[in-house]
Amino acid sequence: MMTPKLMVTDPELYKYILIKDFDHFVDRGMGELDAKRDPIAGHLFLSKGEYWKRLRNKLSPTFTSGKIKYMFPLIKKCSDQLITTIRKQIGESKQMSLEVKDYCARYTTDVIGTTAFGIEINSLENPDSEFRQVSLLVMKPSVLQMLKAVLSELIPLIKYLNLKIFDPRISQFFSNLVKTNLSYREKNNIKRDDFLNIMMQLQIAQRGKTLSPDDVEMTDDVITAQSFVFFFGGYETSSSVLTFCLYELARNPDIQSKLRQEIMATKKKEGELTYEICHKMSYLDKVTKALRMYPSLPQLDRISVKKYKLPNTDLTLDVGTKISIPTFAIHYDPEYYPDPEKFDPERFSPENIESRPHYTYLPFGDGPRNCIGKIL
Ligand code: HEM
Repeated sequence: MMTPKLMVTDPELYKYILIKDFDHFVDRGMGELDAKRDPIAGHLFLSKGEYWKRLRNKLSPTFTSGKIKYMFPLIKKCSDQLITTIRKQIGESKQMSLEVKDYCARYTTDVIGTTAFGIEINSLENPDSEFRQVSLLVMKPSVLQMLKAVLSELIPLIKYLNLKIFDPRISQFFSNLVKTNLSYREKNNIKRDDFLNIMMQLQIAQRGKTLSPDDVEMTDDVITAQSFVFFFGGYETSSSVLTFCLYELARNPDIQSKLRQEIMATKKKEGELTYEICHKMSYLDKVTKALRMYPSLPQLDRISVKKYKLPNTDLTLDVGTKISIPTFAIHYDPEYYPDPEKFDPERFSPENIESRPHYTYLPFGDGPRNCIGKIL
């Protein structure tokens, strides 16, 4: 019932597992969810083997900088709302304590609502919106849901029981949301620069055509599952990274002031901030990389799908060997990051990056199965 897991601590080996010999480690080996029973489980993160490959190929063009830059105004609108809400809250006093994590979570909910589901939630103004309530259900599953998830991990045969891992209210909510939105948009010929529109265009392009064997049919359920994973994969990760960033900037006023200067100087020179201009700010880039201290996933998971001899070792992995790459431990290893508890953007100057071994910075994973949302 309990399968052992190999923890690989030598970054030299990561290039083989994550990239070079990736065809041996295509899957994460997590859970036994069945998309037929739980349609929102049919998403990229949990998909396996050939189906994963086809789905990833289908979705990858959605995440190009060309497409993302059109979503930037939607994200900027949420940022402007965040500023307005905070200003209103603070009022004339100029001094008060705010629950920053809550603001970041509400902001991220709004960003994902508008980019993945095409709806303006405005949970900044209305923290009790239905979307936010369902998001909390996803993030804080009941004991029963957690038990089902653990059992499905430990006992693969559980797939033969009709067990739904996700609370049915979650599946129902996201499914209604996506289906209503898709049909409304098509009927009214509405085009919006968001993920839902891109997936809807893929769906429309398939109509009346015979699909090639390496294509994935973009049914409403497939689109719902992907919208759900964009929410699930993007919400907690982005809101915690944002919260930790603000925390470190508050603890390090000199870094905060340097970053502010860069942003102000860039705005003065370039005018309104755009996706491209944000990517030109080198200090901002170093500050966000310094968030290595707070990786969203403490480890990367893979499972061997073919027998494999680990290079430079005597170890041969049987099919089905679970592997863990301990991101958190690598990011805190003093050999790669001396004084690891220190928040120091200069660690990510080009010279310092060059001086470290490869694969010692993995907040988004690496290789063909890395984070598809990394480009955001
Ligand atoms: C700061 C923000 C984020 C962090 C730190 C993060 C981190 C990660 C990590 C570590 C993985 C696993 C990679 C691996 O196994 O090699 C992952 C996978 C994934 N992420 Fe993210 N993520 C973030 C934002 C997002 C966003 C905004 C989206 C979608 C809009 C997203 C969608 C996904 C998906 C779909 C996968 C599964 C990819 C696959 O299996 O092919 N993530 N993410």
